[in-house]
Amino acid sequence: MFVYKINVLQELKGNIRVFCRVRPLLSNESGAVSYPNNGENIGRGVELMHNTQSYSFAFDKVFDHSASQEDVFTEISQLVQSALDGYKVCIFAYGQTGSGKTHTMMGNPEFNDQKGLIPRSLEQIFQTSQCLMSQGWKYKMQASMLEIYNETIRDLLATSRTSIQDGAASKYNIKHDANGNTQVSDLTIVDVRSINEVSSLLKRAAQSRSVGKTQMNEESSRSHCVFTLRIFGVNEGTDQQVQGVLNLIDLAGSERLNKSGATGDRLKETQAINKSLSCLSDVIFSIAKKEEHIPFRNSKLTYLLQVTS
Ligand SMILES: Nc1ncnc2c1ncn2[C@@H]1O[C@H](COP(=O)(O)OP(=O)(O)OP(=O)(O)O)[C@@H](O)[C@H]1O
Repeated sequence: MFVYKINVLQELKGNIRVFCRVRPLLSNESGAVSYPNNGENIGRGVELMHNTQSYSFAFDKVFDHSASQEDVFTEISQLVQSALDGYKVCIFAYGQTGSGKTHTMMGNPEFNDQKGLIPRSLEQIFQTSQCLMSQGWKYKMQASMLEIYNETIRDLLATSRTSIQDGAASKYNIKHDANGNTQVSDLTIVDVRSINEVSSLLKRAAQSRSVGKTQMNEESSRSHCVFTLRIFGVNEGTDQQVQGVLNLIDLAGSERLNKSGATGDRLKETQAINKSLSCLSDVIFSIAKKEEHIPFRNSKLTYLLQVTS
């Protein structure tokens, strides 16, 4: 999982952070994972055994297989708060198909302990914005949700089936306006005023995702799914204004081409995924190295997430 954000306080910890979540083994899997219990990598290291060889990795934090959805959310909840304070926050789930990206990002919103980062983040945003009303703050929230499949955008909140089908070629152009806001032409933007409205929105998106899957003979793991919440805040007492963005992204599975053995359409899909994931890594490295030119334009995903202000 990558976390990218801009915030003075958080800059002390680093603008980009990488966490690793290890999911429990499924019944048909075997493997040996251990965690260092001494030295500097306690809480941030993971060791894998493969063919009698041991491989060590270190991250900003490691969540072991027993970590709950709440444990993971607790770690990122400050970042969610930053979006309410007017910052642009991006959280990505990255990993192979079946590694637990959708479980971590969405989970099962119907059950309290299984809710993922998206429903938990929204709950926190609504609760905190209610509390801030007593200090004169009024917020307007707008949500959108889209999929990027083979470099083509699909609107997951479109209400009619036709618009989902038609969503391929000419629609959904990405533009950045002079104020640094990103717009996607024809994309459904929904004003959300309560957590109940958000819940039905998430259900609608899940349904569109599965309709799209059947129509295009595609699995969810072959597309990037981007949930965006734009937050506009005004303080009537002090005239302060904030505009924050929270992007929560479930990336396409990161299988290697030679491992997946793909041919035909699957090969094309895998190549598109690999290209866009490598464009994303180029952007993240350029930002980390504070380079002057950040290659946002090289893929739909990075262009969509471009920070222009
Ligand atoms: N931390 C976890 N605890 C328990 N079960 C988990 C955990 N993470 C994932 N799983 C289970 O593992 C399976 C695969 O997870 P998931 O669908 O989230 O993977 P994914 O990376 O999103 O895959 P895809 O790329 O195909 O979308 C699911 O059955 C999910 O419920």
